[in-house]
Amino acid sequence: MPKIGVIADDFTGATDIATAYASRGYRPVVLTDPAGQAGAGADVVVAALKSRTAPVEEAVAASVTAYDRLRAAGCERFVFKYCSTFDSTDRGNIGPVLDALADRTGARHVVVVPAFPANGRTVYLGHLFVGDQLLENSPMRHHPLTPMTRSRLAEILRPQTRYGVGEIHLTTVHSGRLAQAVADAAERYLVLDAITDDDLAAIAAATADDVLVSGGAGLALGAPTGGSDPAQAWQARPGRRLVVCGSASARTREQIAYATAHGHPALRLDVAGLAGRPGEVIRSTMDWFGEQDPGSVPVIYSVGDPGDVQSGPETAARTENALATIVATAVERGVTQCIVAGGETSGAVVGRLGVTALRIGSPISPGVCWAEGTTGTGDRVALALKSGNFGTPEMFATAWEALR
Ligand SMILES: Nc1ncnc2c1ncn2[C@@H]1O[C@H](COP(=O)(O)OP(=O)(O)O)[C@@H](O)[C@H]1O
Ligand SMILES: O=C(O)[C@@H](O)C(=O)COP(=O)(O)O
Repeated sequence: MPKIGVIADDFTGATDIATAYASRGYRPVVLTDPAGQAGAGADVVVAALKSRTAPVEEAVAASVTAYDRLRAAGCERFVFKYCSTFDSTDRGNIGPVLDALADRTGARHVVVVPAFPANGRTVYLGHLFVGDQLLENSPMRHHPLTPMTRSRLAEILRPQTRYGVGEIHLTTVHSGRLAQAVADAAERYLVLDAITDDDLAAIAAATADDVLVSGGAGLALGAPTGGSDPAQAWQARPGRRLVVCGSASARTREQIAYATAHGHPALRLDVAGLAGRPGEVIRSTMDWFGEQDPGSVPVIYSVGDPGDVQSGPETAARTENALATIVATAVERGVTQCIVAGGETSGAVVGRLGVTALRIGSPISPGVCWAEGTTGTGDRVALALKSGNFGTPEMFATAWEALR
């Protein structure tokens, strides 16, 4: 089977698609250092980028560099992994990165498949649904960086790309002649309907020879089985546990509320205070952490309810930086197992820890798994990088069981 290279536009997305490949019997590795070398022994190499909300030129350059490295490492088929809720703005970055990768690979057609039915993301008649809501009516409407106010994927993608965008609807996906429909299409990008895992399998079969496909982790869930043992190959180091949330999503807020109601010590980061006195805010947060029972699972979060989201161009970056510093300091003080909620937040945390590669471990829930990395100072740490929208409400209390 040809080695697969995945270019993931954020870190939670990288572990999301890696755990999907692992569940299908592949041996994935996630590379988190853009300058690092591709992992030996893996049949799926996932390059985790922090390009989803980066300036367009930076996102394109990082994606093309990642593609070139994956190719040099022997990858022959490529997946551009973006969010199952198509997180982007009119400028990008999905369209510009797709354009660059499609040009680089020479792909005549590239399918666009964000559907992930196990997490409620389905595409019907070209419209993306989140559960029973159109994307534009879902909580993604209020995302701090990529508010999604439309639902028809072709309409969202068109302003972002130089190429044509068409749709292939469910009747054709079910018809047994999907590959032909893709080959015959006039447009370069084709939004495909998919509402079940069987639809994803039909799409995977029809695109098996395509050099480039794009979408969410559902692309991997439909892949033919790989034949490797999915058992976790590493043991988590004992030590303190911590949950850090930089996500403002409805699901993360539900998880924080559940943890708080069930006796977890919880602290809301003073996001406003980070503007003028970041050192003081971080110090007092770490003092609070130090006061907690070492056997407890403290939760540090930046948004408890939607009103906590602060405007201002630097706020998001400042919050990511502060949470990254908090995790790095906590690891120095004995934390060995940590859940991080939020894709951008996860990118900042992993970067600050100096972790360059992640080994995939036990699954926690659809799209979320444990992964192990080694920090810049040589400490092994177990991380669950959780998409803001994923995981069960009780996950901050129960995810640790999957580590045993
Ligand atoms: N209180 C806040 N005000 C403004 N921005 C915030 C606040 N808390 C977190 N953020 C920022 O919002 C963004 C959330 O994105 P991300 O971490 O990717 O979460 P998600 O997975 O839900 O998209 C991050 O850049 C984070 O720093
Ligand atoms: O496809 C998905 O929904 C996730 O893998 C994803 O991309 C996560 O993004 P965040 O919600 O920003 O963490």
